Amino acid sequence: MASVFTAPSSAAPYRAGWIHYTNVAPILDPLEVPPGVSVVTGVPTEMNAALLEGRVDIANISVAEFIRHADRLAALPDFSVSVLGQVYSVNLFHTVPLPELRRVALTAQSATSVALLEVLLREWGLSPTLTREEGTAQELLARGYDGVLRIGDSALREWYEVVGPLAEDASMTRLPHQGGAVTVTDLSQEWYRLTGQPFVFAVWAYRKDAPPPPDLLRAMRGARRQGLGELGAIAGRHAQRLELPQRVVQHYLWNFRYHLEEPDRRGLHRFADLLLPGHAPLEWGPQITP
Ligand SMILES: C=C(O[C@@H]1C=C(C(=O)O)C=C[C@H]1O)C(=O)O
Repeated sequence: MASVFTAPSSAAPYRAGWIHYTNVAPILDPLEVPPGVSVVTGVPTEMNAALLEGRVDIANISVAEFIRHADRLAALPDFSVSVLGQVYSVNLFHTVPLPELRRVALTAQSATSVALLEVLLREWGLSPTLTREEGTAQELLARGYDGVLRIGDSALREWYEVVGPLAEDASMTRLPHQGGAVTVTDLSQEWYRLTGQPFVFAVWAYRKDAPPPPDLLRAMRGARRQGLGELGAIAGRHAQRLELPQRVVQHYLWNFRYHLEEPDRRGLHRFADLLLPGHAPLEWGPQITP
């Protein structure tokens, strides 16, 4: 992809791109965007392209694109969308055992999860055909695919359609991943089983020549503090919109790691080395004290 970076002029707003999945609600819902910052929202592949083509200056992009363009991008040192173990929203829905996969449909919204699936398939010694095609897991399985990769809010809802409804007292740490003829393989859990490490799906990346203003960082850090303090209320609002039980969405959000701590960075570097051996050094922006 040809990528032309245009540094913002001093008069122009600093442009932020937000992937508007529920998994970033604890950061973005409470965020009061500071003056001089504009915001657009979209799915990962749209925000990845917007940053790489210079249409936004910072975005929570797919970590796979951050790795591929580490020569021109840096990332905030303390923000991530990471998980240790199950994530519930990066799912391979399949009707045959994994070794019998032949045709897999891939959502067009993803970059990192597709790359993670490719790494896992290589580690498992499997090589099904991978085809980008949009549609729900049920629709695409009915169209003859034996595996479907779905991410984000759609994947969470479709996982619950397969395994739900869950009893009120269902343990949130041993949620099912099977329903009828469909098995849901959680790619973050498979990464953990392979490496014992967290998986970083997204980082907040920006062009090295256009770092974010300190006000935006301070606002983001404050919003995350507030959002993590009111996870139940945030989960309740999004549960209504997603038509899922509040306790399921609350567990889903509680399960994320948003601070890019050392375990997350180790997992990220492990993935980068598997995805793109010899990649440019990954660069983290300045610690801006709030
Ligand atoms: C955890 C998730 O990870 C997302 C997956 C992405 C990708 O596959 O490119 C990008 C942003 C992440 O928020 C999710 O989709 O639910």
